[in-house]
Amino acid sequence: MRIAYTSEQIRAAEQALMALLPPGTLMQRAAAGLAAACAGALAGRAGRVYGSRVAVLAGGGDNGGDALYAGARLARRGARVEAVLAGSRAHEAGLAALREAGGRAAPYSEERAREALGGADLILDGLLGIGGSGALRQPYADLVTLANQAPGLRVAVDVPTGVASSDGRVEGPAFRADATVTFGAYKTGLFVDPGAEHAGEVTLVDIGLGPYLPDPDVAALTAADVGALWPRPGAESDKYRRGVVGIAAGGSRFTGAAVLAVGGAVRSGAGMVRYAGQELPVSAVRARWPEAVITTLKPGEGVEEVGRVQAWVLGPGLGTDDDALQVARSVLAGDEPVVIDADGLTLVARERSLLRRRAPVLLTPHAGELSRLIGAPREQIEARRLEHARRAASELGATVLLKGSTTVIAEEGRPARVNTNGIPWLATGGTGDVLAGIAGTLLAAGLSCYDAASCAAYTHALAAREASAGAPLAALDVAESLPRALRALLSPASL
Ligand SMILES: NC(=O)C1=CN([C@@H]2O[C@H](COP(=O)(O)OP(=O)(O)OC[C@H]3O[C@@H](n4cnc5c(N)ncnc54)[C@H](O)[C@@H]3O)[C@@H](O)[C@H]2O)[C@@H](O)CC1
Ligand SMILES: [K+]
Repeated sequence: MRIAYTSEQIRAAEQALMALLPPGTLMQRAAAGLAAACAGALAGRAGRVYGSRVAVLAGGGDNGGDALYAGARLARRGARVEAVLAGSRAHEAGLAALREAGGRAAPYSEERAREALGGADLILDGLLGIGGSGALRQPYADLVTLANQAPGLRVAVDVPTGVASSDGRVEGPAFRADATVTFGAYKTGLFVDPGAEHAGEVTLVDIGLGPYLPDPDVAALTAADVGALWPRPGAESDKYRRGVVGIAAGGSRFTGAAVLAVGGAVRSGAGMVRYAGQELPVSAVRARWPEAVITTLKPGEGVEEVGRVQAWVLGPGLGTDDDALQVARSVLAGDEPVVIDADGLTLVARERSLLRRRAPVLLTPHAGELSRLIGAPREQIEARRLEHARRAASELGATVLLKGSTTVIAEEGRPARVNTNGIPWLATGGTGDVLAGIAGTLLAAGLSCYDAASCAAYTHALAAREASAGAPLAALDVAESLPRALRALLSPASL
């Protein structure tokens, strides 16, 4: 499990540790790790450290100190280091170390910045770290914009400048890093978009904070975590014990959604899938998934006559008319856990009382659907994903999986989980239906909404990677790639 913290949590831990150590120890640990990572990157890019050019962008705080000390270490190895000092003051000891090692430094001017950045093999962003807040002031904003246009490799120190380290918010220009070297612990803003997409590949440098850190703010499951949580059939298992998932999806307009949701459930290993829908989607499901046990619903009928299930998936392509509402009411009146997706979310947004039930509910909205559920503007949700997913979980009394380039899973009283292994090709019609099917299978097998949502998001993204291999994908490809993705997760030797 990769875990992350807010800046307040990190600061508290740093203070506790610093009190026990000689002054400056932590910064030296940070700078040593940073310089080693930069040397590795330079060796990879320019073939060597000696003679390569490094531009250090240094702010007035300790983030600038880290960058200047790391610059000094690189200068001692023969790099030509030029620092642009952006603050009204600079970290004095770091600046002295850089100069002593043969590096150069001068206050910001646009001309100087262009010169230093233009020829740099590597750009070190030490403008702001966990002390940054709000939109960047000048000259930080201009400097970040110039750096983003420069051809060198961009490495952020601790967090990319302009990204809020506690939640990944970005207001205005922000450094677009190829790599971020972060100290002591991951910061939440490195896991959650838009911050995550500014961070590039994140490396953690251990500075000894571990024992002083509290419970994490967010967590991201790894392949091993998902493999350990994934339900496996035992010798005694039969299809009922493995979990029967009911799918109430598809209508006369969207027959494909039913096929995709059933596909997600079948391919992720449901003991049995019961599909309930009207005639048109029934024939589509029957043609594609002979494994599904079908109940054809007449207009106005609910799911009361469908046999026993352990969990439901409600909503993909269901429509929002009276027939759909009747189906939703009948599913939610039962005692089984329910994944509510797509049109199901529109229906419960209209009739909130449907969410008043004892059994668990997992809501899987994208930002637009969440906007209808909690009445917050979509742009605000996209800018502050974590905050809104948490708010929705608390207001709606449900587990919320907010879809997006980083998927956020929120449940009251637990650290939010994030899934960071999605790929942009996943943003195509129908992939959400497959995700709902996977989550339904996991709920039916007995996982909690929290674990089912996190494992489904991870596996869905992994299957998308398998399906895409760098090319566009179709939603059904994701369902069809699930067995390959699961093979890798469930038998780690093949990873
Ligand atoms: N505290 C510690 O023990 C350690 C701290 N380290 C480094 O110290 C950093 C934190 O240092 P600081 O607390 O000095 O904070 P920063 O260096 O992140 O930034 C503080 C400065 O930025 C200014 N600022 C804030 N928001 C701004 C904005 N929007 N536009 C322009 N200027 C803005 C503030 O006025 C302040 O002068 C960490 O991110 C890390 O890089 C590391 O050396 C490891 C050890
Ligand atoms: K930075």
